[in-house]
Amino acid sequence: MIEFKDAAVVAPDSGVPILEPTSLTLTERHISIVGANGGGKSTLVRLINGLVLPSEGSVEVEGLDVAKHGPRVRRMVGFLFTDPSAQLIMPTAIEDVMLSLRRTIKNKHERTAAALAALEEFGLGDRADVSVSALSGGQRQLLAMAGVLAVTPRVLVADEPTTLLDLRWRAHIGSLLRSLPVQLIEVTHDLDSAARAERTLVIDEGAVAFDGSPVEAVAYYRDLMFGRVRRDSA
Ligand SMILES: Nc1ncnc2c1ncn2[C@@H]1O[C@H](COP(=O)(O)OP(=O)(O)OP(=O)(O)O)[C@@H](O)[C@H]1O
Repeated sequence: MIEFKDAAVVAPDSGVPILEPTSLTLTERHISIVGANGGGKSTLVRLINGLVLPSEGSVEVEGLDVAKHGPRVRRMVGFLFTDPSAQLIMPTAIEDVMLSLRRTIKNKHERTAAALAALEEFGLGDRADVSVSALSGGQRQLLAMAGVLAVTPRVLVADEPTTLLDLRWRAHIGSLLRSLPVQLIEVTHDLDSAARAERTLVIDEGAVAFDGSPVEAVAYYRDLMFGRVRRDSA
């Protein structure tokens, strides 16, 4: 369970509010988050693993305050960035997955075998020894997923995880993410994907503007966006 208790964020330099005080209890297995660019979606999900800390209030994962127990929370919460380059740090694909597995599999042969299996699952079996910088954008996104999922997190926060993927991999990864035994919190601009969740949050201007069923949330979001376009062009 993830709990936001009046969690607010202000910009560190200017003090400008980025996220209004927000209280949420997130228990559903798949929650999608949609909203306009710059609305505060990434800020909200980054609070879940302490990449951003609340300026006020708190966020708890399984009863642990993220601000006080960052490393323990991060072992439970996998995070997928929109830009996979932000999380790929080793020279080759297999080394990157092996780095993820360093705590869970101590034996090097077993770790290598597990890393190769993870790469195979994401279609990268023949890219194991290729330099990460030589992979395509989509391959890098798949590699980041292989690394994060290899350690079987309890919660997976995915910030636009399929943006760089082609149609085939987008469908495959979408259904894979939904089938995993993890709580999935997915930020997405793909409204079909958003609609497959159990619950959807619409984030707008630094606040939760709608929280409810995906069908109603997507309809609310469309109205919000098209109403705004009409207002802006009037
Ligand atoms: N560290 C920071 N300092 C100042 N402003 C920030 C900081 N982090 C985020 N912001 C601002 O807060 C707002 C919300 O950003 P955020 O990345 O959370 O939005 P988003 O909904 O994820 O957007 P997008 O859909 O474009 O990725 C933006 O206007 C952004 O510029």
